[in-house]
Amino acid sequence: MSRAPGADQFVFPEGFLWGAATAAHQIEGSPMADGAGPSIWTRFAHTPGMMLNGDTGDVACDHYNRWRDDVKLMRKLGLKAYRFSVSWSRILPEGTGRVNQKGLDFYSNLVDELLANDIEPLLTLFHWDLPAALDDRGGWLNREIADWFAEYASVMYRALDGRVKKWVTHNEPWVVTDGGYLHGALAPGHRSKFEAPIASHNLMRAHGAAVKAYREIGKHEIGLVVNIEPKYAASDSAADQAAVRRAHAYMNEQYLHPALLGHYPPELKEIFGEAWPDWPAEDFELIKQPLDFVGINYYTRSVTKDATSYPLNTAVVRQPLGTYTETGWEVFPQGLTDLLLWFKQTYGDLPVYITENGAAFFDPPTADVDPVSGERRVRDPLRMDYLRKHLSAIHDAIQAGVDIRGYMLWSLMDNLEWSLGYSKRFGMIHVNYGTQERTPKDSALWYSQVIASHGRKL
Ligand SMILES: OC[C@@H]1[C@@H](O)[C@H](O)[C@@H](O)c2nc(CNc3ccccc3)cn21
Repeated sequence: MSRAPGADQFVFPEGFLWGAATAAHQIEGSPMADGAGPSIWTRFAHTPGMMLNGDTGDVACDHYNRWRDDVKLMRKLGLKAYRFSVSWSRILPEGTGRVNQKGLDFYSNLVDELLANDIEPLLTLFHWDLPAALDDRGGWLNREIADWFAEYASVMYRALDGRVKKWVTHNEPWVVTDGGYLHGALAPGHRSKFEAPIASHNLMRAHGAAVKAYREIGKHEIGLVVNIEPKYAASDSAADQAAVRRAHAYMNEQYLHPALLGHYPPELKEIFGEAWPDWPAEDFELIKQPLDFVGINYYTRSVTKDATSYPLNTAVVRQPLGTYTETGWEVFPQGLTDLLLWFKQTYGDLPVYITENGAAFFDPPTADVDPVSGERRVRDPLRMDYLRKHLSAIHDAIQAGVDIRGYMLWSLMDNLEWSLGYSKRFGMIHVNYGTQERTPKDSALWYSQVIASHGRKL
């Protein structure tokens, strides 16, 4: 942390965008309301055994009905931006063709309410909830999905561009592929080393097709959001160094390289072997569309060693003196600075937003009530410490010359943590799932002051 004695601590660049993030399926509820079609997550959640405690997104945070009050809470906290996702199957219930106007109206009204409260919308087109109708047609395994996704994106561009000035194609193609097609822990629950590269590649083709469509329709900015994490060798052995190379290529370069450089890292052929196809050269012309920014989702690092595992032959080494979150992720803020410096060194000065950063620590199911004032309160010192340290790490990267434009805290509110259900709370706003009461946690009140002081009260 570098600052002159007595200088303002952590002064962030003018216009730095302070916000918070959510995703449609994790907060909205009412997945089939007003003519929406099912998504793969609606199906996955209603497939016995797929979700912890049998939790589903049928109600979630009931944001579909409570969105006005939620925007009021964002305003009260002084958020300058809000990153949310659109549920594709609300807009196109069959995934292509017929537009469901009521679905479009929901997001149009949300955007108008955000703008009326001086909150800038950042819209993610795809945050994992693929229309089930498209999964029935092969989903990310069908090369036609590039056209399906561009069609859906174009409907959104025509409806909202101008009110929405920052667009994201995909949230974390790595998780979609690794979770949904390789290991099967996430929807659609496939487990195939042959399908995973195909899904990955079609996700990136679809990304390129949507960006290309934006350049014909839109007038503002569009980018890609990736989850990346620094890989540190568990030892200086050649085997562990090679393991780091594989893990780094598989998570950190697999999507950024084709999107920004027009080719995959060579390690992927080594990792997937017979399961790695020879891709048509023209695919990379489609994928490598110029971007206005990249969103980086950062949570943790991995100390990595050589091991027997598929497909990487690596393992993550738990740090005996480390601090870990409820999701088993090590708290390692320095990794964010290291990662941002790597990004700049590898891909140049493309603007970056931290589009997700946060932590799940234990929070009670109901807020405390002050016996005197009757006010509700949720104390979350561990989360405040996590956030403070990561904002400091971002500031260090900015000081080192990385062009970081904003920070979207994950998450605005407690929500459905995918197949972990409601067991993990990432929100700075507590949600009582029994009553749907929202209570800003101490971290929200602190973040509100950080925003108001432009970082000085970090
Ligand atoms: O797990 C917390 C959030 C999740 O709620 C968001 O929807 C998603 O965008 C998100 N991505 C990560 C990054 N890492 C990750 C690693 C393995 C599995 C899932 C996510 C964390 N998170």
